[in-house]
Order: sequence, then structure tokens, then C-alpha cells
Amino acid sequence: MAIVLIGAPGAGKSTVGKRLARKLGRSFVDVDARIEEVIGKPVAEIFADEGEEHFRRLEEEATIELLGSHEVISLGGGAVMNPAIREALDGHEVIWLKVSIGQASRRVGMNTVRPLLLGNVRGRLIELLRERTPVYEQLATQVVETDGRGSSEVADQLVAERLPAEDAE
Ligand SMILES: Nc1ncnc2c1ncn2[C@@H]1O[C@H](COP(=O)(O)OP(=O)(O)OP(=O)(O)O)[C@@H](O)[C@H]1O
Ligand SMILES: O=C(O)C1=C[C@@H](O)[C@@H](O)[C@H](O)C1
Ligand SMILES: [Mg+2]
Repeated sequence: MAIVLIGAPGAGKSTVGKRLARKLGRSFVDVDARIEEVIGKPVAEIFADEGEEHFRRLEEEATIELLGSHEVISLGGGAVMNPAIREALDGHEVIWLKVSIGQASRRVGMNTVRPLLLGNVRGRLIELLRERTPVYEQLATQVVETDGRGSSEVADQLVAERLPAEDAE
């Protein structure tokens, strides 16, 4: 069973995922980073050159494959909107990193390389989260609030909350 991090752009999936894996001594993979490595260019360029639909196919393939082979996995922010990915998450530990619009906007910054946020970071985040929040909520087996807390603190809380369950296995 993998530990899967979901949440909005800027929630901290990549940052917290890496820290959590290090703390637990487990292997880590960030799906966006893996796609960039395999394709040989940044996600923003894949969007620009091949389009979002193409990226979503790459994302589906990479996510489903990595779910079977890695221990801590940071998903792309929009991955949970794909029904095949949602189905593949069944049985895994799914951690939702919650973040407010204000905090997420500040974290991703105005010079975002995130293609879906270009133009109006705050406005786009509001739209995306209106659609995605119920899905994050439905999939999550654990929820952690990240506003006003550093990524290390968030990872520490996740470790503390997980260990009793692990010991019981
Ligand atoms: N809890 C936190 N507190 C403050 N800053 C944070 C926190 N978590 C992440 N950050 C910072 O916010 C930025 C975005 O974090 P990160 O890239 O991990 O988000 P993400 O969820 O992976 O986003 P995306 O879906 O776009 O990949 C980074 O600069 C990171 O250092
Ligand atoms: O929120 C999204 O839909 C995305 C988030 C990023 O992680 C990347 O997967 C890509 O930029 C799309
Ligand atoms: Mg990320």
C-alpha cells in the first residue's frame, strides 16, 4: 500500500512528500517530476506543445504505474479528476494536504510555471478548487491542514499520526 499525497497546486505535495518519505525511510516519487524526466521537458512545455489532453494521458499512465512500485507518491494537482486514477487509489493511504486559496496563491507565486494557473493565479485556483475540493474530500483517508505551518511541521504531524496504525499492522 502506497502513501499518496493529494491536494491543490501549492498544497505542498512535492515538498511534504519528499520530507515524509525521508522521515519514514521510504522511497519517494513525484508524478509531475517523473513525467518531466521521461518526456524530457517541463510540464508547462508539455501543456504548451502537446496540450492538456496529452498531458492527462501521460499522467494517467505514470500515476497508475508508480502506484504499484513506490511507497510515497505525490500526485499532480489535477490527477484526482481522472476516474481511472481515482479507481487506482482504492486501497491506498490517501493524504489530503489542505490549503486555503490565499495561502496557495502566495506559495505558488505570481511567476508560476504551473500552466493551469497562468494569467490569474487566484481566480484559477478558486475555479479549480470549487471543482476539486469535494473530490479530495471523498478520496482522503487522512486530512492535514497546512495553512500557517511549515512543510516540516506538516510532515512531522503525518508521521506522528501514522505510526500507531503502522505498529498495529
Ligand atoms: N506547509 C508549507 N508552508 C509554507 N510553504 C510551503 C509549504 N508546503 C510547501 N510550501 C512551498 O510552497 C511551494 C509549493 O509547494 P509544492 O511545490 O510542494 O506544492 P505542490 O502541492 O507540489 O504543487 P503542484 O500541484 O503545483 O505540484 C514551494 O515553494 C514550497 O516550498
Ligand atoms: O492542478 C493541475 O491540474 C496540475 C497541477 C500540477 O501538479 C501538474 O500536474 C499540472 O500543472 C496540472
Ligand atoms: Mg508538485
